[in-house]
Amino acid sequence: MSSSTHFPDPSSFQHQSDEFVAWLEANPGVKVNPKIYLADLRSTGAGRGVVARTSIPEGEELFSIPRNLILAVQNSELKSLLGQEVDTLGPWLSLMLVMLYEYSQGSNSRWAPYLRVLPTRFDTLMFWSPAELRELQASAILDKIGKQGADKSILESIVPIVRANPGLFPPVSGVTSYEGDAGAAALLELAHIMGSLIMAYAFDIEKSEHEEDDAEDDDESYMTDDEDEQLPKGMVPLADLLNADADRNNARLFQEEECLVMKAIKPIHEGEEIFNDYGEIPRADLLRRYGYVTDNYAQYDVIELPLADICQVAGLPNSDVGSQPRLEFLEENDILDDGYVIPRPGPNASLQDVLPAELVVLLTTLSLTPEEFEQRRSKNKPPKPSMDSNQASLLYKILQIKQMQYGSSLGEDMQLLTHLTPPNAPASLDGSARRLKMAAQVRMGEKEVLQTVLALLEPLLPSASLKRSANGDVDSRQSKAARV
Ligand SMILES: C[S@@+](CC[C@H](N)C(=O)[O-])C[C@H]1O[C@@H](n2cnc3c(N)ncnc32)[C@H](O)[C@@H]1O
Repeated sequence: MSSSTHFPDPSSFQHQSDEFVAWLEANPGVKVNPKIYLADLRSTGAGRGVVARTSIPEGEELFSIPRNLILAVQNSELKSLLGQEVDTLGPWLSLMLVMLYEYSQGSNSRWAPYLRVLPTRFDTLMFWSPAELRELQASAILDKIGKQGADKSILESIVPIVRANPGLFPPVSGVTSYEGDAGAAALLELAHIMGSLIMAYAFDIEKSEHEEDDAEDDDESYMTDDEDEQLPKGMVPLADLLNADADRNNARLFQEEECLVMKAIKPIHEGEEIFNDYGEIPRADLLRRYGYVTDNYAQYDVIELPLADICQVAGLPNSDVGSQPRLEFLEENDILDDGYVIPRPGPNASLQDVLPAELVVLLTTLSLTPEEFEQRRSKNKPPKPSMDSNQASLLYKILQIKQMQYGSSLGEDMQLLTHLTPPNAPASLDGSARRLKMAAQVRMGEKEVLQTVLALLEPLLPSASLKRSANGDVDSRQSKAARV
């Protein structure tokens, strides 16, 4: 969420918005529907956002931005000034370098009024202190922040280029030069601001048809299987000032030949905010990438079980594929993963709906007796993904251990949330309280998933079956396996 503290010079917030819109509309080819306006949503913790002035029918164009106005490698003069290929840095680092260049030009940048409305402080996990990160407890998101990797890439790829071209990158962060440790630290901080903007604001820019035609002549060896990774990234003014909402998403960006066009995908009522969509992402990822959480992404919360944790509970000495025949067997059959994601079960969901088939096969393989395993291996026949009491017991134990790794109970988290947001608290919390609250929301979501999956497993446990039989209640689940 974005409040005043995230923006440079918050006292000029409205003035900067007005200047940005005036600049935008003065650019040839830009069209902005008079039915929308750029709103100040800081009181709800959402920074700027786009709101409908009057009702808008489905399919109507909200705005259109020409491709040459996108802040991207191909549109910045840096490409010709630098004397070396910027694109070879890859989509992330090349845009980071271009943004560093444009930001360093101050008012001389073509995108100056746009850069002035972008935040310079973030609540994304990259910026959390170790104590704040500990509030996420056992969340697997902690392994995905990638701060060290990002630091390394910036220091190895960006810093040398900036230092070699001081005329193109005049220092702007209160230092007189980017040389030495202090200079490197200032540049690293600035580069992380640009990286965070790219993460939360940039779009993957699809090629226009004539660019596609040119690309066909390229050497195929540069192409990779993962096309998305190869798409250049770009900052699309105005399109990236839309907030996002999982349930109220009512607009989408269409990448056309000459322009990128935002259109209403639903009828929008007067006064309604216009929302983009970030896709079905769990709140842990929402926090990591966008620095905010809202409850309507709770439906996408997940828990993640690393292979190593599963192996440990199953009694394997380690999870090294080369030294563990059961893992090797699954690997050879292409059904072994590094970790397994279990989504939040919906109201009527069954285990079959939520457990990945690969996880069930792993649990089954780990539960086989040595003879059963040898038999399967000799026939090269991995087990079918069906759950019986053995696998259920193993998974139950794995989930209970995971549950214990979180340092607090759901009840304690609930109390903390109530304490952080008493009835009259402002809708937007600032600073550390905001981060504490978001961490509590994320870990609570994961604990709820754990609790629900544990409850779904209970009827399959041997003790539950025995108890039912003793009560005279014939339980067919004891003999029947649940096919996943
Ligand atoms: C693409 S920008 C949207 C414009 C942004 N609000 C601003 O003022 O610059 C994405 C950022 O907006 C904020 N955001 C997006 N959707 C939000 C929402 N539904 N509620 C609160 N903040 C939101 C988050 O800080 C996110 O990183």
